[in-house]
Amino acid sequence: MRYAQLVVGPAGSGKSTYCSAVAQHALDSKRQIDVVNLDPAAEYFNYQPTIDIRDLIHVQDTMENEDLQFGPNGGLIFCMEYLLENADWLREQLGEQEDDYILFDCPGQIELYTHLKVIRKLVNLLQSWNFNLCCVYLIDVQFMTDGAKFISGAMSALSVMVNLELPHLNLLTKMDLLSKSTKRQLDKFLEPDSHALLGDIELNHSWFNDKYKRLTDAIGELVEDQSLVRFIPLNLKDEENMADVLLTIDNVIQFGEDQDIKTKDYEALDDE
Ligand SMILES: Nc1nc2c(ncn2[C@@H]2O[C@H](COP(=O)(O)OP(=O)(O)OP(=O)(O)O)[C@@H](O)[C@H]2O)c(=O)[nH]1
Ligand SMILES: [Mg+2]
Repeated sequence: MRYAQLVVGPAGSGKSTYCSAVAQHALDSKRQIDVVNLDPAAEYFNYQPTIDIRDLIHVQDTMENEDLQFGPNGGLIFCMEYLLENADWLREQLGEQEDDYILFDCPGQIELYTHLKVIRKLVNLLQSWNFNLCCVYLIDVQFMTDGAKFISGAMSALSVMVNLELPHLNLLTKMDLLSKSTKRQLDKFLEPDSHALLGDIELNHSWFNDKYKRLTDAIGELVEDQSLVRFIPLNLKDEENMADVLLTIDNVIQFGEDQDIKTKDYEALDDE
């Protein structure tokens, strides 16, 4: 088995920073976690990728090519499809090392995760190459600090969950930027409680707003009752928090469980 996190989320939500921090954190605790850059438009990131999609194709290639002439968004989708068509390249680069643990730093175009199938197809491939995968959806906490924003963020997370069909974790990034009072406000939302969420949304009475409020009420209740989406705060400056988040993800992708089973097998043999 091999293990991987598919690190996805909106543009600028902190994916590359997260990958670099997790790889460093792992190194500090004598573990090896590698980062693969899957963003063909990446200009800067603060880690040394073991594999870089830009060695295969760069978004600039698709924009400058006379026949293609894509803009940045279409170009990016073209690159991801090109990667799938050249899956052998990726397979070769990944090798076949057992117990590898990889972070896939994905592009920040949200349609890739909510609507399009190209990442879903990539997931299928990785799974067929023995990767135990988990989707780590990053969202900037500043877009989650009032009721309406929180519901909208929860809905975007839900679309990604439904589209990718992977074990899924939502992380709230940039926690270090929140003021104490905003943090308190956020705490109310983190224990899903539609009343806390909805009490926050104030609307003038009108035909549309009454209908809109009923819809929002229903969505809020659904999120609460079904515990559909949960968000875990991530603070890269807090080592303990980092360790907790990593442990949670390890459990989801069953990293380390194999070792337990092996030891248990030996114990069982000893007893005989
Ligand atoms: N204060 C703070 N800033 C952060 C944190 N994570 C990311 N940033 C900043 O947010 C900006 C975007 O971070 P990136 O890691 O490049 O985000 P990304 O999701 O990879 O962006 P794209 O690849 O363009 O979609 C950078 O300026 C980071 O320094 C964080 O935890 N705290
Ligand atoms: Mg990035």
